Amino acid sequence: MTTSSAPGKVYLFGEHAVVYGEPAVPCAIQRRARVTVEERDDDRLQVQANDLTLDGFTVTWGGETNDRPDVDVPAPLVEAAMGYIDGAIEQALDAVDVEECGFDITVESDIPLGAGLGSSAAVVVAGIDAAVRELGGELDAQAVAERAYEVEYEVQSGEASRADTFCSAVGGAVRVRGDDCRRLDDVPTLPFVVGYDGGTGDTGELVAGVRELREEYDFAADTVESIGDIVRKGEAALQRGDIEEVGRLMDFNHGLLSALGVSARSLDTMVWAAREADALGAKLTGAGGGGCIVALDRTEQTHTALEYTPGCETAFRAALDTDGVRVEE
Ligand SMILES: Nc1ncnc2c1ncn2[C@@H]1O[C@H](COP(=O)(O)OP(=O)(O)O)[C@@H](O)[C@H]1O
Ligand SMILES: C[C@@](O)(CCOP(=O)(O)O)CC(=O)O
Ligand SMILES: [Mg+2]
Repeated sequence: MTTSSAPGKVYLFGEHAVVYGEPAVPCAIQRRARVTVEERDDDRLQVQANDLTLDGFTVTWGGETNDRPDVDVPAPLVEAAMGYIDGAIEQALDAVDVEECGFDITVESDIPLGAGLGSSAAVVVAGIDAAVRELGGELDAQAVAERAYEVEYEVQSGEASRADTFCSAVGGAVRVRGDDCRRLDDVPTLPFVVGYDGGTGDTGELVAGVRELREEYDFAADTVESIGDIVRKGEAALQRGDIEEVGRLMDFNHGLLSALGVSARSLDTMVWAAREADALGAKLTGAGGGGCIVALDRTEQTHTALEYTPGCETAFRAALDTDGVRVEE
């Protein structure tokens, strides 16, 4: 039996635009998905996902039939989750050159799902790592990242960047542009506050929406490029340790994401609450449509303001996680 864990992330800058070759800077946060893998005697996968819904679900997959889960979970949710887990196992078998093998798999996570904190990437990264180790192999974090990207690419219907999966695999603050992925060293302390509306956005759908807008309107293509400019300025500010400028650029980034149609009333409301509480900056994180915003604030003001903001279900501080994927004893 092997357990690996991997962190979720917030985007300081650059989600969506990163899909079109602009740079992005995601940062791993101290909220993890843990995947436990145990080899079975047959070639089936039994998955227990305790935190996928309030009740969690258990499903046995593969072989002749796919069982229905033991609780009433919407079919698309189960299929998506099985897509990620199936993909992770397939990558692990390929990595160690084993043709078929069944596993009992347990997924536990304290990353809200579908909310822009990269729960999908964390589950896939931890899943690949655990399954490879269970079969006696070992991959370095970069190799896990590349294989996890293949899975996200497939499940998100051919539209994904390497940002989430690389960040979750290596940890820390990273910079991703196309297949050029690197860790950023010596970043200043980033006082993240996350606001969560309790909802979700469909990553695949939101990414497809931006693609359509970009094809139809020049302004949208220009907006994607402008996000790239903000990211480059943001990186320079980070390197100088100029957090005030980082915050200002996050505000601009949120405005441009709104123009691309991926914000939501709840996200805008939380962003404004953070701004009015004198946050250094605030923006939605991840695909958008619902889910989380990330703000920078050294004081408790934004945290407190978000807790009293209608539409914000929970707010929490999130510290940078310098660890990426790791095996859990
Ligand atoms: N705890 C979990 N157990 C099983 N599957 C999960 C879990 N967390 C996330 N997932 C999978 O990841 C999907 C959410 O991914 P996505 O829409 O990309 O949003 P995000 O990555 O921002 O959380 C879920 O619908 C599910 O398929
Ligand atoms: C919108 C996008 O840039 C980030 C999606 O992040 P998340 O799955 O919502 O955490 C898509 C991608 O990079 O694959
Ligand atoms: Mg995701």
